[in-house]
Amino acid sequence: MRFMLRKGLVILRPGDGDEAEWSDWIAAHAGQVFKLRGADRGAALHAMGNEAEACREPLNITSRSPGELRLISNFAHTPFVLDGMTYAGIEGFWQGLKFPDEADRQRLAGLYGSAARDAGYYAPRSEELHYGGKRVLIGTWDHWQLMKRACIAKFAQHDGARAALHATGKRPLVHHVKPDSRTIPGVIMAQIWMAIRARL
Ligand SMILES: Nc1nc(O)c(N)c(N[C@@H]2O[C@H](COP(=O)(O)O)[C@@H](O)[C@H]2O)n1
Repeated sequence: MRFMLRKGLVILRPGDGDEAEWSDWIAAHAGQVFKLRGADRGAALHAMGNEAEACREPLNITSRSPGELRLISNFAHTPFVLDGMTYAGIEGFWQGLKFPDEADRQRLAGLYGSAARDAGYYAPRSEELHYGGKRVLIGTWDHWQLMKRACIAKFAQHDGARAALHATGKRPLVHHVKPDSRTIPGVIMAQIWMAIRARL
């Protein structure tokens, strides 16, 4: 094995007869980030894992997230039961809260994704809602706790969604959608997912 040092660069090359070891090592460490440890008498480059994980690159969770990540999003079809009601997904629960009548909440419970969000547009305008016999002001911490309870139920009951959340490791999650919600801003939504992930 040969190496050269340049400013901001360590160049490695296989030596004669090292080709097999070289290609194995390169394949095993493709895309990884290394940390330099050591000083005058020698140094080592330690693998810190793949770049996205090691650099804690944020993951944006929305209905357009790629692959299994989409299962984390509120728009996903991830059936769960909360307080005796079966929901097709989080969005049906969240938008259903905007309706005072039980029949409407039941109807929205059967919807998920953009169909659920669109159904919410027809809810009467109000500064408050009632759930479980309690009055909740819209857009407050109490309102967000309802979202958190629903998400806890979802991730406890839906194996795919839980696996997808767990697979995000320690990467920061964000929820950047335009326009941001006034009732549950993306930063609050992302905190809910990360708090649930921390307990998996
Ligand atoms: N998962 C997901 N993907 C998108 O692309 C979205 N725009 C949203 N938005 C969701 O909408 C809900 C908030 O709605 P209101 O502002 O209360 O009408 C909340 O579930 C967001 O995550 N979600």
